[in-house]
Amino acid sequence: MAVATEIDGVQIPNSGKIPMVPRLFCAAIRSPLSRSLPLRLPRTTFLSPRSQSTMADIEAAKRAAATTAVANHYPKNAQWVGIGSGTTIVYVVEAIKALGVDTSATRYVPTGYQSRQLIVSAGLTAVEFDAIPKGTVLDVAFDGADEVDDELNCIKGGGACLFQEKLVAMQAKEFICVADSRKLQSRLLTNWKYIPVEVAPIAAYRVLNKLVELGSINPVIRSNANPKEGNLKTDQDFFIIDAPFPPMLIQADIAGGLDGSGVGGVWDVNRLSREIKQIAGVLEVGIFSGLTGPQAAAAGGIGGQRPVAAYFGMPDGSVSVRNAIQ
Ligand SMILES: O=C[C@H](O)[C@H](O)[C@H](O)COP(=O)(O)O
Repeated sequence: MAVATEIDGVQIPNSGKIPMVPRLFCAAIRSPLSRSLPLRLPRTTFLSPRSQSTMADIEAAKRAAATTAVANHYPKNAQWVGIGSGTTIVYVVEAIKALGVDTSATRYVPTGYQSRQLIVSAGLTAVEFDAIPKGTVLDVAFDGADEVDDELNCIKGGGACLFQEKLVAMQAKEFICVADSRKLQSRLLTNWKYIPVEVAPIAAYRVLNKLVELGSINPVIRSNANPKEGNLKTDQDFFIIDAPFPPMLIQADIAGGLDGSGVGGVWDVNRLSREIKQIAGVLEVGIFSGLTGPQAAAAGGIGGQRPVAAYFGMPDGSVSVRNAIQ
């Protein structure tokens, strides 16, 4: 599972200009109180003139990454395309439209409420995951991420979408990740501090206890921005638990002799993902790791949850790419 890092600027982590704040979530825009608000900006956010220009830089970086990713991976005569959730995916849809290709025969598979709205408002045809014909394999799935490591493992779910995102990624020939430079790290949980875990509400406290047993430091059930609205609910009407852990190890660390068995809460990415997933009450974990789509196909299956490529818009306007070795 080695990965070639094709980064021109290598390691340009969080520029320090803007903090990585815990976000709200895709489905929050359904709340009547949230409807008049800008998509996924916490209501209390105050933007100084300086931070406004920084926000503009970040949006430009997302757009640049999306444009390049779509140019390189949007298939000719695309039949089925997965569309993820979040703020960066908006630029992927914009880039698909800008290609000027005939999209009338293409079906776009959303990963939640926000994603479906995005597809429909762009004039594209949305087909829900449970309505795609049996045996259909998506040509490609595009999505954002909260953090991406050297081996292209990702953390997702910062906007409370992860379950449908994983289904869609795993139904695609290849998953392409699009992000800005803040997400580019060598290990997960470096700048982004917690793993989102989607849980059945009835099991939430049990899962919290189990996560502490695994070494999570003060996991919490995510609330809506307005505490009066209670716990945030996902598109599945489940809760999200945000579980902080120390930075996670990659395969190269394990091959180099480091211990990823959970001592002191230090885990190898794949192992922690499996441990969390098997807790009763967990629907899905926001770690995307393991096989890529082509690796899964070579093994006789469909879909992998790890991207084959990740595109990062950099502060200097360039786009850096990490490709997984197949
Ligand atoms: O829960 C949301 C999804 O996993 C997003 O893809 C992820 O949070 C990245 O979102 P954004 O593009 O807004 O940074």
